Amino acid sequence: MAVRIYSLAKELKLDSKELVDVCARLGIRGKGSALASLTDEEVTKLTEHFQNPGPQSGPQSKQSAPAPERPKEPVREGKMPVLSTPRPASPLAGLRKKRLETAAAAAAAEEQAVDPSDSHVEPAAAPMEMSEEGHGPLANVMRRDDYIGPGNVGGKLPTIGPSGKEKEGSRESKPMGGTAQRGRPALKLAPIPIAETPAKSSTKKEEAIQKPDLRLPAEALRPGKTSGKPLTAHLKRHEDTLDAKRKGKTPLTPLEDDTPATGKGRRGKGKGSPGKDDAPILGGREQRQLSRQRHSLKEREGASDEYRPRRSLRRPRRTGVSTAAPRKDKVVLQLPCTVREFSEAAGVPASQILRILMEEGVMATMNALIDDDLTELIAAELGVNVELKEAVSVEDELLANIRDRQDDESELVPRPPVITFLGHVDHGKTSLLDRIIEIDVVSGESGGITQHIRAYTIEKDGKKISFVDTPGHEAFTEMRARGANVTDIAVLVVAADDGVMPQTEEAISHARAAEVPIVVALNKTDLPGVDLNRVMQGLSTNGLLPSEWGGDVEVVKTSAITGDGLDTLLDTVLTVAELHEYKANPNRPAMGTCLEAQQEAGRGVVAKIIVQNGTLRVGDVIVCGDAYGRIKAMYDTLIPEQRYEEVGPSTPVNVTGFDMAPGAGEHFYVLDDIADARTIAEARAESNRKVTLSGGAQHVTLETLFDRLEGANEVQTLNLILRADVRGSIEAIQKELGKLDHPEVKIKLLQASVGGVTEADVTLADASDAIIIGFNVIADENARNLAEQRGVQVRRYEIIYKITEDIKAALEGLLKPEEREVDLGRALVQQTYKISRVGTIAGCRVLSGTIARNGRVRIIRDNTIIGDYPIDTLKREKSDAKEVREGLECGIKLAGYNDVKEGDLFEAYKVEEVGRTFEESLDS
Ligand SMILES: Nc1nc2c(ncn2[C@@H]2O[C@H](COP(=O)(O)OP(=O)(O)OP(=O)(O)O)[C@@H](O)[C@H]2O)c(=O)[nH]1
Repeated sequence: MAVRIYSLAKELKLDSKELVDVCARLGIRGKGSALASLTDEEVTKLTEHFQNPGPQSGPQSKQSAPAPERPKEPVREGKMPVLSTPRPASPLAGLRKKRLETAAAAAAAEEQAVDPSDSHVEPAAAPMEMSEEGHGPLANVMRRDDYIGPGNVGGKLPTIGPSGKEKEGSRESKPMGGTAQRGRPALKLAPIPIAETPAKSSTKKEEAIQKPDLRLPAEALRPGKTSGKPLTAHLKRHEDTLDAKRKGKTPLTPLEDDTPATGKGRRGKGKGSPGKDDAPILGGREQRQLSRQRHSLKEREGASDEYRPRRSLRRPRRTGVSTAAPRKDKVVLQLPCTVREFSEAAGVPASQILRILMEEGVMATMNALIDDDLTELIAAELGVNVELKEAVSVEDELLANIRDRQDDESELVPRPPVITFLGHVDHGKTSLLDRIIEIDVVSGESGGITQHIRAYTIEKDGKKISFVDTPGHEAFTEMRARGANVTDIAVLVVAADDGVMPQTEEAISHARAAEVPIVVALNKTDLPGVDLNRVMQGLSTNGLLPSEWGGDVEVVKTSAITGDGLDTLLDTVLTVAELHEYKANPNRPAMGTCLEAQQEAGRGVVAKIIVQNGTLRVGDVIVCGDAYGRIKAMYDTLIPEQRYEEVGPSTPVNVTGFDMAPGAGEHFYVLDDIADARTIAEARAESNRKVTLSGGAQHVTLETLFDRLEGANEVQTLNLILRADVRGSIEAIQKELGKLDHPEVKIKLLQASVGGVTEADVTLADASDAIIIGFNVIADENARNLAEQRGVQVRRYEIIYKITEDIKAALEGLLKPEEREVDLGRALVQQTYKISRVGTIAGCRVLSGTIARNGRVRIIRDNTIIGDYPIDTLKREKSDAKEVREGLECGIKLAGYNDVKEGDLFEAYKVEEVGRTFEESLDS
């Protein structure tokens, strides 16, 4: 009956694979796997073979040694992960040569192999070579089966290997121990190829074959918090062993150890088990066992002092190998950061950071946020260089490339200049622009005052010019306050009959601050009796010296009514533009500024924007402030029905498609992805919401003036916007305010005009952190709402001196308080007492006035002031006293001074801060 190989192997207590090999050697073909069936004859043959191996093994081994049949290393079984030395399947040239060299020894080895009592040639050298050189041909030459013999006594080996660890069925452990223990005849089938190796017991031979399979103990491979340590420790031990070996101190490895194998008990097996490199790779328990055994063996055998078993027993020091991230000298951190982030970035234990914080009185946790000061403190304590980076917002991440993109010079082309008309109210800005673009807007304006920003592009001699008309200069100011400077050239409109007015001066300062060239349009020259020289004079005193007076400012005389000088004005503007060579790159996604936006019935949000660089197209994804969307349509700013598909640089255009109205002065950018635009808009909206929740931006008020500006060292400035019923009131108030001029506090009247407080005033006050004063006027509803919304203070007055009185009081609060010394009294030191760990106590009598606990004293000795110290303790009859009056005795301990002597005079005083009045300040 057919018998499967694995069942016969089981019966014979053999490994199936081994039986397969034996079949091959016995010439039983076609039995390549454990599932192969055996005929009765084959079973008999095999059984006989195992019962009487002698006659068959010789010839077989002779053949098998030089020409191994098994081409590759069999796969081992076992649960434990194995680090094994590579065993190439094909023989390599170098070892083939070696094999030939050792062939001569084969016959002798064969003789030895036949004799089961004799220790055959130690085969471990071959695997060792494989291990070290990475070659594996000898694995083909020497099969383990070939060396099975009675000397290969089984049993547990204190090494990592199949004997102790492998599960049932491991073909390497079973035949070694199992067969020998059960008294089966040993097989000596192959000659030993390496004859020069000293003869060892068969146990050694067997173990040496196993050597290339380097199995690590579980703890060496166990993941988790100890991950890495055991392996490192093993490697370290390995190096220790090699070092010691080089020094000739620990010749402990079995192959080098010349101690004869006893072949008895665990020690014998232990000695023969590992190869020379195995020892350092043992697992913790196994190694300890082995080392103990070696130690006792050495003691028994009278080992010399060279033997230091404790060396190999030495446990890896926990501090020897750090698994923490290497400590860095320079750390880049993004604020705010947590203790954990700092720890990870710097490679410093978090506990160390927490300890430092604790020493500073800060009880923190791993996830606690630390501010920049604490970060720097920790870094200083740890000696780490820290570079702090501001947190990168979503916006920064997404817009960085767009915003920071620098256009190549070759990509730039000339663009039209953007001209803004600035000037005092009613000086003719709108009329001039109307005349230039030949439409009549001014007559349609409510009250004749420009209510909205208007922006147009015109063509003059084939050259485009873009104009932005603002209601006064507030929008200009606000846009500039938001960093949105859309203007290339400012045209300052000055009425010839009025001359330079407060708003004119403001406009000049705004244009200067924006660093844009100024062209003056001296308007209303058609009016009779105007004194142009007076206006020129006014301009000169404000730093604008006309070119006809030898200065560098072009002053063009114009009349919006007659149209005189308008061509000259445009020519001048174009010349200035040419000089400045304004350029842009039309071949990039558009970016620019929103001038204004509003909700329109039927069209949704309509935003007036000006493209400053790139080209804007219908369908572009756009984000502007906390609004975003996709451009649905673009319309001309002058002809609403005129639509555009795309607009280039310096072009103002009305667009639809925003989800909500963006704020005036907000920058817009074109993005690739609508999701990115939404992310940015939402992040901004959230940020705005937080600002609103936190009370919003707080502007200055007369009440908070002192608090806001206290501590600042520079000259303080109070910005005011004045609205009055009549011009006469304005002049009277200006005169009164002029009297409050002071070197430490300046009053700056940003705007003084007739009429009620408007939204424009509030906007200007918001942008310039000013207080609005309304004299005999009130703020309209919109202005009031806006002022409330933006936290701008609007104060109403009906009496001029009340204005100056309030402002004076606010300014006095602004003035730095004066420090004055107030003499308290004098005391004579009559006696001194030295108290250890306390210091010197001066027993005094108060000669005049009082001595106060919170005061200071000057120490006078021989009419000379020798020191000035605060009083630490003041006692009267052993109890603490706040003050001690004249004639009484007291004990005084000075803070920081103990060298008090009898006869010293204490002059007590205290420092008081005295708020100065305006007049006193002026007097001083
Ligand atoms: N005679 C004369 N009147 C002018 C001239 N320019 C403007 N005006 C008149 O001055 C008044 C104010 O003109 P606007 O163009 O509204 O002045 P503005 O500077 O734009 O005023 P706001 O829009 O309030 O800033 C209007 O009645 C114009 O008709 C001019 O050159 N000559």
